[in-house]
Amino acid sequence: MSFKTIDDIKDPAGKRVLVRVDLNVPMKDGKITDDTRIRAVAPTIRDLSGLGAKVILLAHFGRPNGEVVADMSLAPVAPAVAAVVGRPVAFASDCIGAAAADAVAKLGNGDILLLENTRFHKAEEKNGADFVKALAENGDIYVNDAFSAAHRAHASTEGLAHHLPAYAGRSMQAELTALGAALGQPKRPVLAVVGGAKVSSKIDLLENLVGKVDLLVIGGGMANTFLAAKGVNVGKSLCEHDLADTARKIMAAAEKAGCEIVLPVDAVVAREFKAGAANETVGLDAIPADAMMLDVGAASIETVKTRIDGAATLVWNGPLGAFEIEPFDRATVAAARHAAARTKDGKLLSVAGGGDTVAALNHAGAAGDFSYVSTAGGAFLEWLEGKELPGVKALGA
Ligand SMILES: Nc1ncnc2c1ncn2[C@@H]1O[C@H](COP(=O)(O)OP(=O)(O)O)[C@@H](O)[C@H]1O
Ligand SMILES: O=C(OP(=O)(O)O)[C@H](O)COP(=O)(O)O
Repeated sequence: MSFKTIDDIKDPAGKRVLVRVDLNVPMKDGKITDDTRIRAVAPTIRDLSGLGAKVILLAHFGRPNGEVVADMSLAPVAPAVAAVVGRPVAFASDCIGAAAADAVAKLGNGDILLLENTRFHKAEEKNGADFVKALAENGDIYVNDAFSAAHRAHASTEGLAHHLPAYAGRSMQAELTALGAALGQPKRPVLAVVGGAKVSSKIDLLENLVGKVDLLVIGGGMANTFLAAKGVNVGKSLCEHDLADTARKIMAAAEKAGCEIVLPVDAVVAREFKAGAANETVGLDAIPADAMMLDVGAASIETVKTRIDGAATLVWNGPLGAFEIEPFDRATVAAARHAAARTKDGKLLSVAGGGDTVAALNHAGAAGDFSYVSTAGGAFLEWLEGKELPGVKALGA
């Protein structure tokens, strides 16, 4: 796929450039805990600002479902972007309408403005034509630098590309090039590790993924849905019981494709979701009805390590447990360090991605030793499946 990049923009000085970035960063108590995604888009912001463009950032945060949700405001993210970029970043309380137009009108050449969460409007996820037009009113040019949101055909990730001259940002370009280089022709066996919490939005893509990889290790919240589908009593664990049929369909597809699915054999359970909560490791037949599985257990960790030892290529999205809260970070940290060590020894090509997965690798001190770390989780997995990502396709020249 060929597309124009920001080097192709003619006379950018003074132009209003709407830049779609992914600022969906991990946050705790209003503080950003991992700024990888901000650092990833900084080159695009700096370059456009340096060329004298008026840089207007569009982004989503969380899943507010079209409502204005105070703790999903991007307001606290503006100073974090300013700190990384090294230039002031103004903020507007809406991404369309008077608030946005007034803030855009105040911009001088090279200035940077962040608009409020696009998902505060229902029409963003519906890619509504009127909403796309309302966004486009504030721009002369559109740049998409959000590879990690490119699997969404939303107004700010896809629709705008059809209304304004569209270009790929530096991070979008770099991600596609790096993933192609690392995984274009992966050395087998290929091991995929999938965990995390976004079960309903990621489970469907596992059906195709099992046709592409040799082995699929499932952990984290994702594993609970599979275990429940196999009849395990998962207590109060994060689990989408209504996706049991989907899980069974994926297990059948994997068997047909010759892809082995490896599920946890034990779990660390607790009754509270907080640091230092009383916890114990139990077998799958002993999960208390009032407890949650918050990490995979010691025996499962050993299995994951052994599977990593047997792989030539590792692709990983989604932590194996609730790694933000100790001690439920053990499996994720152990697997990350093990994969990093194998990579350092030249025995493994390792690619990991996802907002929280990157934060987990940083927490484990392992990110630097992975072959490649992508900002993208779901988008990376869809790219791996061979799917055309709507946000990338719309940039096609
Ligand atoms: N067993 C579990 N129970 C509850 N939450 C979990 C569990 N395992 C992982 N998680 C949560 O999954 C989240 C990350 O999932 P996800 O958003 O899918 O990953 P990514 O952002 O890397 O794509 C983390 O916040 C982590 O706490
Ligand atoms: O965090 C993101 O994806 P990820 O959890 O797959 O890494 C992106 O910002 C997309 O968010 P979404 O899955 O709510 O569309």
